[in-house]
Amino acid sequence: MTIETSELITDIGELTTQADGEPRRPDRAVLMQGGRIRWIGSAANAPAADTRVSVGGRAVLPGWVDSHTHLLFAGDRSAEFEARMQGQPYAAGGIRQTVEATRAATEAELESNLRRLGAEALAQGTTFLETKTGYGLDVDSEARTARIGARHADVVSFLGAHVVPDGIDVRDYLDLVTGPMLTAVRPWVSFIDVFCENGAFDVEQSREVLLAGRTAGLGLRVHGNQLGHGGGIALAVELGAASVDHCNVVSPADLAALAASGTVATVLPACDLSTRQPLAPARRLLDAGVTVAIATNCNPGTSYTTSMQFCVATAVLQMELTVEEAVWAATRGGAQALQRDTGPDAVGSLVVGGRADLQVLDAPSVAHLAYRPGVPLTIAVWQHGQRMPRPSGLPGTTR
Ligand SMILES: N=CN[C@@H](CCC(=O)O)C(=O)O
Ligand SMILES: [Zn+2]
Repeated sequence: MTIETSELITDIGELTTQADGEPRRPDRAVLMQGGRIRWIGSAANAPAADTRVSVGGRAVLPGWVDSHTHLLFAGDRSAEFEARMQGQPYAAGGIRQTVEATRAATEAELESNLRRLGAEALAQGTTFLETKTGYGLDVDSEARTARIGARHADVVSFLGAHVVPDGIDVRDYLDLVTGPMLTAVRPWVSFIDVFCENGAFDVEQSREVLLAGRTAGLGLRVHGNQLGHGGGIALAVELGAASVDHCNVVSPADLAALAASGTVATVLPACDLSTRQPLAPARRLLDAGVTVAIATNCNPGTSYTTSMQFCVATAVLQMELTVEEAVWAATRGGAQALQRDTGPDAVGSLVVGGRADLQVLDAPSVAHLAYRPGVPLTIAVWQHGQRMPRPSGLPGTTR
């Protein structure tokens, strides 16, 4: 539902628009109507509006664009996490445990989990969300999760090529993914994704999956170079993928190829911490001229967080990004990774005529996102120009 009456957000202490070349500015106001931004300017010159909301000198910025999550799952892998914290390495095999739980779950359970995590993300400022299939891994289960995903996420990616499930040979599984499974999910997905890594799919297998997706009219994304030099970055660049995600292990050749391409490198700081991997070299990527996005990779195995703020803070504190670089990567960078940063439905920036997706921080500046790590700073969110209610709290809580 869009709001037809006009609403002015005023007394903005610091406005980050992410419009090309626009710096953070003090004393701003933003007028919204019909789900879109109608005017941005000095608070002193603000036009009349049906309603006015003073944010009392706080910082306002675009809502986060979380371009990489896996929210279509059931079950819990906290035991695997605890084992990792006792020194066990991460291996792709844990995915099969979630596959078993996801197949056994009802549609209502899967949908309720997705809604719960989506609401958690929204309350923390995420106004645009990608999610993936990849825990069904048979035709009906992948189609079911794709369908549920399309009801609640903004973008759904098909990740049938996550791992080869038990009980099927890899050749037969590839035929399924690139044939009946792709056909079954096609109405609900806009990208195809593949886990190109030792223990998952090699480069040739990944290429076959991506090319089948392209033939079906899907955009391409790749999980690449997370655990080793699996060739995912080179393949993503070769095929003109929208993004290659993880990028922990980056060779000089990968760096040069990425820098010369239009492929976004998406780093996943919470995943790196939760798997005790060396952090992705985001600083090196940026210095080489690569476009970098930041996402949560929220999933039950390697990164069970919906907090983009945590990822931004980690990118600043541990990956050596500046605050502005990290905030850009988590807004416009994410939009670019999803090929949604231009045109009338662009997200990740605040521009006149564009979508009114924004968040207010309980802080005077975006610097506080990293300066106050661990403190949830988002206190209000507008999505499509509509103010989002705060979550109601624990199940059973009444107000
Ligand atoms: N790396 C591949 N897939 C997920 C992990 C999924 C899992 O372990 O359940 C990821 O992006 O980290
Ligand atoms: Zn992932």
